[in-house]
Amino acid sequence: MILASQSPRRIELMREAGYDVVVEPADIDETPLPDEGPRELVGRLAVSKAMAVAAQHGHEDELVVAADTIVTIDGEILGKPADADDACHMLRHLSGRTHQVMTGACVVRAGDAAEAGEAAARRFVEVTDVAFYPLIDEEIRRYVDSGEPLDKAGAYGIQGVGGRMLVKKIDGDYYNVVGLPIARLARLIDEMLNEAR
Ligand SMILES: Cc1cn([C@H]2C[C@H](O)[C@@H](COP(=O)(O)OP(=O)(O)OP(=O)(O)O)O2)c(=O)[nH]c1=O
Repeated sequence: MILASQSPRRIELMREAGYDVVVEPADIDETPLPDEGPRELVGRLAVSKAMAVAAQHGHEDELVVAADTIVTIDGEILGKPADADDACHMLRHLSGRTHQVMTGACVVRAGDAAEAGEAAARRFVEVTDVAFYPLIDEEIRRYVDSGEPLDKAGAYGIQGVGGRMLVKKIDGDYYNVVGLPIARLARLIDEMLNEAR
């Protein structure tokens, strides 16, 4: 099985679930389309990542798995912060409020992708609500200076030593916030492995 992701968290979650994955990151343009909503965006990007990597594998009988995670609040999409100032801005926005973390996940068999294109791709979008405590500026600065937020959607990592201190409540799958809704994804993968038998 191929994991189209360079995220160490996704790789670890897949391996811990017992999947023997080969890592082949996809390099795609992640810019939202005009008027594209958050749910549509994560779904489309997960499919694009999976299709880009599947295309390298022609008619092979190999599953390709990909995902994309964003944070959304008031219809606004927060991806990875551009720099430290952007990270501070995002965290101020999330302070004292509830936002949604959305992960799009996609699984496609390379051979089917070669035959049928995107129609062969199976996908879903998982949503988790996350409520933050009110954050003071000094706390935000300290957290951003730690470097933890910089490679993460919404400028925080719930799994990090600093990130866990921001969260008041979550409603939904914790692993979805980390970047891979592994329980739901494993069900889809196992279904596709069984279909092939
Ligand atoms: C909100 C949140 C995000 N994140 C991470 C998950 C994702 O790795 C990242 C969002 O970026 P993505 O573009 O989804 O993924 P990626 O670029 O890290 O990896 P790839 O495209 O190769 O699969 O933010 C956390 O680790 N913890 C969190 O609490």
